Amino acid sequence: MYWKHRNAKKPSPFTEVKLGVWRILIAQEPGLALPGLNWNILPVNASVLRRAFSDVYAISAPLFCCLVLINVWMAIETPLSLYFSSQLLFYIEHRIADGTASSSHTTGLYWATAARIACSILTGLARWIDQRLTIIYEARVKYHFQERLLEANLKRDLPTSQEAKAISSPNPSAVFDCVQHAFELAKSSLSFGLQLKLIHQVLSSGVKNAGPVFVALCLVPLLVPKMLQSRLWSKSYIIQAINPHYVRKTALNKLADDDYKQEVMGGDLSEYIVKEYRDARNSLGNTPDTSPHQLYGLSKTALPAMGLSVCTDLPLIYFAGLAIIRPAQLSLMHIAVLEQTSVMLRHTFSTIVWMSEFLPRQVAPVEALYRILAIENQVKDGETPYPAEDTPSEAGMSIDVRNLSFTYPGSKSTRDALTDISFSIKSGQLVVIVGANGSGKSTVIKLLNRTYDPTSGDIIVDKHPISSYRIADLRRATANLAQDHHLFPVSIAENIGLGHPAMVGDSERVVECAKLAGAHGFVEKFEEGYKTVLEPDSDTHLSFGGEDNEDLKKELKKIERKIDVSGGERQRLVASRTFMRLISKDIKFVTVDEPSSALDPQGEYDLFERLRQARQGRTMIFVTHRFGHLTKYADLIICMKDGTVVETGTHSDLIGRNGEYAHLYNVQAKAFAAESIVN
Ligand SMILES: Nc1ncnc2c1ncn2[C@@H]1O[C@H](COP(=O)(O)OP(=O)(O)OP(=O)(O)O)[C@@H](O)[C@H]1O
Repeated sequence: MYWKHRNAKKPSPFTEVKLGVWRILIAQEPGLALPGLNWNILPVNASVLRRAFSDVYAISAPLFCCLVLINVWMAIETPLSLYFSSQLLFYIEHRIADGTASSSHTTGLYWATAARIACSILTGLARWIDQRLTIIYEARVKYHFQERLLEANLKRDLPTSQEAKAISSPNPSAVFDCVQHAFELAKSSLSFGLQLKLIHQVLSSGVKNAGPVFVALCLVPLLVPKMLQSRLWSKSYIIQAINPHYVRKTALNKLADDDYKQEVMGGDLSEYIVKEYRDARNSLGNTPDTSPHQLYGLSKTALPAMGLSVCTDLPLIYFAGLAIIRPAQLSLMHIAVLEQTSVMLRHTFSTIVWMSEFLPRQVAPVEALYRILAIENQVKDGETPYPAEDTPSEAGMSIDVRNLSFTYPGSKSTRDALTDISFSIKSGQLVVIVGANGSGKSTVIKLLNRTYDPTSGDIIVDKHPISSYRIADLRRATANLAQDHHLFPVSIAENIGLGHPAMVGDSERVVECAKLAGAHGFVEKFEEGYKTVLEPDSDTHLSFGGEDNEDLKKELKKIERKIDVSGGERQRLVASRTFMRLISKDIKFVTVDEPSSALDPQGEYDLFERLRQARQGRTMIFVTHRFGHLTKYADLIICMKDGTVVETGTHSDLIGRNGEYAHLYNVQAKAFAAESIVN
């Protein structure tokens, strides 16, 4: 059941372990591996830790100083309390021995009692402050990094964003967690040192040279299991279920899920599934599927467990020995204090070990966060403002595309998305791009909007390469209505108004734009009208225990109830935002990429008509599959096929040429003709 296997031929970066139904691949991490022992101390990236500290300090120096003071107090508090306890016990013991009320030890007893109580009061106060301060400070640091991440994410272009997402998902709480963890480690280490000093002091007042032996005996039960026992959680690993019977059993079990209900019930598969499940279970026999963490720590014999139990008693056994050999040097005070100290010492030491093992893992997400914040955009910004000094004063952009080729980053396709395409669009032209699915229409729009940079070739906008302009200026001069439309989790009014952020609060304009896109009718019917939030970002949770409470469940449903709209209505709302954007006089270029797939024919006709009318001299490109009135109005039709431009011209030119465009047009015309015959 348990065996380890190392690849002898080629050094592998993993150690493979097979346990029960599992295969575990454990990464061999850098760090100080103590030979023959299971204690691998990972290195900490000190520069990241330093940066985290300096960022947390910069967010609030007073809170940082308070945190330092509290931690210093917490570190001193344990040994100090133990010290006052020892004093208290010392005076109690002597008063009992004196047996009179007027003992000379009375004053000392009062002082020691007062000091012990003061210590406890201060500790309670420090804990109370610490809890409140941590909540406030933690939130401030988290909000700071959330904001930096938001800014960085918003500025990031699409290809960089996709790549960043693949690297890791940054945790804005990581920085504070890491700093707090480092504080804990420093606090425990200081406390540990002071406790050792106390033990030395207490013991040297009684048994000579007993201090180091006693400390060693306290630490043995902590160090031995640490070094001998195998623990999986402290390692980096992959766990994979490899037992075929277990894998089949799990798959068959899943077939009871709602997702498969229709097929399972429709196909009368229940009996077959239960029989197969039983077979898989029988074949599995006694092979355990217990947590691999549990299996990994299992020892083959009972000896280590028995030895460890005895180790825990070592300090007590040592006292028994001392009591036999040097009974005169020991007092009850010594025994009581050392018993208490040994418990605290063990606790502090195990905290140090745990914290130092875990610190590198706390620093790693901080490193990832800083890396994500520092990622530079792949689409490089230009320096020329747009419009430039020599940009013509016309209302529309002129665009020249020369020998453009493009492959999507990471694409596995053997064909380029675009291959050597060229065309020219004059200022103010209405252009329609047509072509079959996957012919590259949307890709052209993405390159003209600088969502991506071409692999080769040039795009010239108003006499200059598109890459030479400032991206923010180009975006300000462009309006896009895309096919993969999204509504924001804010009110409908804001959703529309954000087309032109400077006028987001102008409700008259918002309603006007909603009317233009045909959205006003259904928005009016909502209880809250334009204030309705369609996709609220609700952070509501039901507790584990609440799962059984019907009232809570009903309330949750009420809270989470969403107002939804149809696909077509959604498209109308997004189109309203574009109309709002068209109000801006800065807009010189409009792209409309199939925004009407869910619209009814009348809705589509109206949308295209109104967009055309809102053009007012701007250059406008439509991507569409529908060969309606739009292509007839077009100044230029670009017909694409398999990533190339096969034809360009006006509707009558292209029909006359009887090529790809005429073919696509006739297919649609025939379908409509057939439909009307059937009808
Ligand atoms: N993000 C992407 N990553 C990799 N390949 C992509 C990506 N987006 C599109 N492609 C590929 O690029 C080619 C052109 O796609 P594009 O979306 O431009 O076609 P289209 O003409 O707009 O198609 P449709 O009419 O279906 O919208 C296709 O082969 C497509 O599979």
